[in-house]
Amino acid sequence: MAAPTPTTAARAATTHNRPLLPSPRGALAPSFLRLPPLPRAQAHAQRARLLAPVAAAAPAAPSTASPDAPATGFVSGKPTVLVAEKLGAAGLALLREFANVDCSYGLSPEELRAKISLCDALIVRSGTKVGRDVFEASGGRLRVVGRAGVGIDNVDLAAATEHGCLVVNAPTANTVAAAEHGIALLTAMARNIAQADASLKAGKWQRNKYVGVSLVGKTLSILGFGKVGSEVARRAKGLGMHVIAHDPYASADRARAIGVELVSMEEAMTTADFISLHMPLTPATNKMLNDEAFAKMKKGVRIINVARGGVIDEEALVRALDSGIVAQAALDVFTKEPPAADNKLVLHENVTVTPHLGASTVEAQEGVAIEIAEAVIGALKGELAASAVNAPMVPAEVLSELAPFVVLAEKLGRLAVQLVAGGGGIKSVKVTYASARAPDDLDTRLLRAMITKGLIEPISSVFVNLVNADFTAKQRGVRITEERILLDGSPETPIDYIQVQIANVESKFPSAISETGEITVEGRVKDGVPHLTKVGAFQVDVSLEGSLILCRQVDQPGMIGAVGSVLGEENVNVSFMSVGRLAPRKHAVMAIGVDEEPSKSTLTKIGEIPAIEEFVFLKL
Ligand SMILES: NC(=O)C1=CN([C@@H]2O[C@H](COP(=O)(O)OP(=O)(O)OC[C@H]3O[C@@H](n4cnc5c(N)ncnc54)[C@H](O)[C@@H]3O)[C@@H](O)[C@H]2O)C=CC1
Ligand SMILES: O=C(O)C(=O)COP(=O)(O)O
Repeated sequence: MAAPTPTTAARAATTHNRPLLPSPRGALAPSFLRLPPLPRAQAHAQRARLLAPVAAAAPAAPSTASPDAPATGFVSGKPTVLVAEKLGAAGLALLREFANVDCSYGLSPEELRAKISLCDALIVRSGTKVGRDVFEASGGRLRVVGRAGVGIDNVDLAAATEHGCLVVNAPTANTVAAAEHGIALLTAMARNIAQADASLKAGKWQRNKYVGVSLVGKTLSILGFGKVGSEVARRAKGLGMHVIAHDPYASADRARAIGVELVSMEEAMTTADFISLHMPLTPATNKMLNDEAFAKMKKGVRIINVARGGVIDEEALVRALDSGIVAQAALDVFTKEPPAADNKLVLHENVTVTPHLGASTVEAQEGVAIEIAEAVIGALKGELAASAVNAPMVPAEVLSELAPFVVLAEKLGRLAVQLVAGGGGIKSVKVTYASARAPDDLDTRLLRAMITKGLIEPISSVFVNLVNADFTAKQRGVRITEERILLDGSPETPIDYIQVQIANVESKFPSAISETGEITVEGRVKDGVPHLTKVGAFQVDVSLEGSLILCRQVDQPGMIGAVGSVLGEENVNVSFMSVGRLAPRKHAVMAIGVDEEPSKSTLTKIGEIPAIEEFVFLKL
């Protein structure tokens, strides 16, 4: 069947070195994805290769690796998981079925650094800072950091990514607990519950002092209309409050569905009687409630913070409380935890405080423990977790469909780099995906990561995985550009062909250089198997299994037999042969798939066949 032709208007250059990191919202996808079994044994093997990067390919820490480490890829046969903060029993039980579990709570930063090089995974809550120093101290062994909760502001994501370490969180199991705690603080604050309780326990009976305010009909502004924010909204509506929300990324339809109006930040701040904070702590939200923000608020506003202490400028809040702009605040979280003994907010009589208890219900902690244990085990096994925070997340059905193309992508990268004379100095790589699918319908992050892995691993000691692929390419000065060719035809097959081109390099097999001057390899998936279909200007067709010999020769009878018999004499099994020629009796390129690696002398003998002008042996 002839390849479909590109529609010229649809040729679209797309992104250059797009970040692998998903957006924070995307990172907190609600469902937990697992890879379904792929239909065929071969696909299964391909899947293992695809996912191996996070599981078994990471180099073990040199200091601890045993020379006879078993084939699991883990230093002691089983992975070691360090649980650095209290985790629910059900999660620990799951972890113990799969790993050696070291529960060491309350480690100092020095102790954590000392232990980490002995661990494949680390599980923390909000109380452990996982900074660059931890990744550096791990010596490359740490593969997964599991955050048993939502906020990952205590984990240095950039450092994790640079070290090829996957970060996963438990995004859903504590949502309701946090929302319930927000409502508990809201109602407790409005009726002075904590203060009245303390007063009565101190022997006083102060009924006039603790007159509260009603909630019904009051306006509650929710800042951050995500999982917790929307659950707070539902509950506050049940209390008869008028609920509005500000969230630059939230869908108006979702808000409308629960009777909440999305408004500007300005409106959310100026019209609220109560403001409840539910956004992540990011550079953009850091100290979002500052003097300027408080100055815009209605006098007597009440603030609830169950998100992160850092989203409030705490000194500005003290000033706003003292001046009466803010009548009361209820805080579960603080910039520094635990706060200093003389923290003015904690001691302020109009402030109700709890020690970061939002997620602390029996039910939430069991749920979070199971959620994080599953995510960490999955990641150690090499599965792609939906709760990956610093890696592309690919829905299971998409992954299943792309699996053979992912293998093709890596092999094309491997072939292309081995064709470069000297094997280094690659600066510019262009990847072209020809597909009948609209660009929005084809997520190429996985493919790009695998091409990068194929390009970089054969020529370096760097370990490339889905987490660090873009970073590694950038760090090595390799610019990868992607182009889509939109084909006419059925979008049923995700990709018709993938082409990898390396520009501005010489090739040890000059026939691999196309008319436009780049080393060019192109491949397709046929019956689920990746095939090399073009080298330079020559069309070939050889399945990408085993290894490959490429020969350029003068097209003449007997060539296949001549090369075949040299290989046969050395007992090298030929799996596939294909000849691509520009015209009969002119130059041709012969691609020969071999199961075994030919010896040097066999390769020399092939080179000595008179009609062979150039040849190269490539490992796949
Ligand atoms: N106190 C506690 O124990 C707990 C605290 N949390 C914290 O609550 C917060 C919310 O958690 P989830 O709802 O699960 O997260 P989420 O990701 O579902 O929701 C966060 C929302 O904030 C929005 N957002 C981001 N930047 C914003 C900005 N500049 N202005 C307004 N909105 C913005 C996002 O679009 C998103 O919709 C996080 O900070 C999390 O760490 C969560 C659970 C327990
Ligand atoms: O999930 C979150 O973001 C939380 O803040 C909960 O923190 P914790 O696990 O209780 O230390």
